[in-house]
Amino acid sequence: MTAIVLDVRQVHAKYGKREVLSGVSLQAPAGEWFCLLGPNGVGKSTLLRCIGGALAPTSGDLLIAGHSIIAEPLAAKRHLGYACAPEQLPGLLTGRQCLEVYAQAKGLQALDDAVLTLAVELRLDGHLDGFVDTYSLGTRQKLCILLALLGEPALIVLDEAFNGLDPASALLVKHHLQQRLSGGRCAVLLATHSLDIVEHYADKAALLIEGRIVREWNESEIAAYRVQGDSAMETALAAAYG
Ligand SMILES: Nc1ncnc2c1ncn2[C@@H]1O[C@H](COP(=O)(O)OP(=O)(O)OP(=O)(O)O)[C@@H](O)[C@H]1O
Repeated sequence: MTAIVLDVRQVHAKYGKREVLSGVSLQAPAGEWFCLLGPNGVGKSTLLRCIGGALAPTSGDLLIAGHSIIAEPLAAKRHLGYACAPEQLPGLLTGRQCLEVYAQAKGLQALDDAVLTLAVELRLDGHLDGFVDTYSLGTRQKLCILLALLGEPALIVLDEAFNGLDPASALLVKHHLQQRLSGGRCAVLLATHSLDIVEHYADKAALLIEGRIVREWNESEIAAYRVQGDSAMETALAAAYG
């Protein structure tokens, strides 16, 4: 049986008195690319923040590789690769220093060869000794993705991580993720509005509306949208958004 890498159980979360997540449950096994969809402001990033331990849910639990991010945060985070938002990178560090700090925090002896190879493929290597606050948006985004890939995490969490990437770089990252997924080395959770990525890469997609998952699509349902063409998934989602 394939191991469940992400198990979100009945999560409720609030900002102040306002409940944003009202009982979200989802699971992702190793090898699965899971896309989280939903209208603006519905709580996708909030759910990702709960998964990353940045926001404590008011109830429910979130397990990463079997470890609760609430009860065992260090054990859970050892299995998590979380791509922070580009604006959250420390501007006064170089890209290489960011990678080294992350690697140390993850207890790695050295930067992963696979991550350094991807940095070269993405043409980030020439920027690694420059300060992050001199980077373009796409260059920051690349660094965020590389940070999430360090240390062979069982769960890779990406929040709109393809925004700002040029098409060639986006393709390299997608292929890199597919390689990891095909070996069953991880699961990928991507919050996105990009239906093109969903149609071509997702094994599963879920729609978050009013704090709950209201619809899930499996691989064959997603493939059917792809075959139908004519923006079939876009039309279905627009109808679901209401
Ligand atoms: N730190 C915060 N304090 C108070 N409210 C917040 C905070 N962060 C987000 N919110 C609110 O919570 C709701 C969900 O926000 P969230 O960023 O999770 O949505 P989202 O689905 O990721 O949106 P988008 O698709 O636009 O990125 C929104 O109404 C937002 O204004």
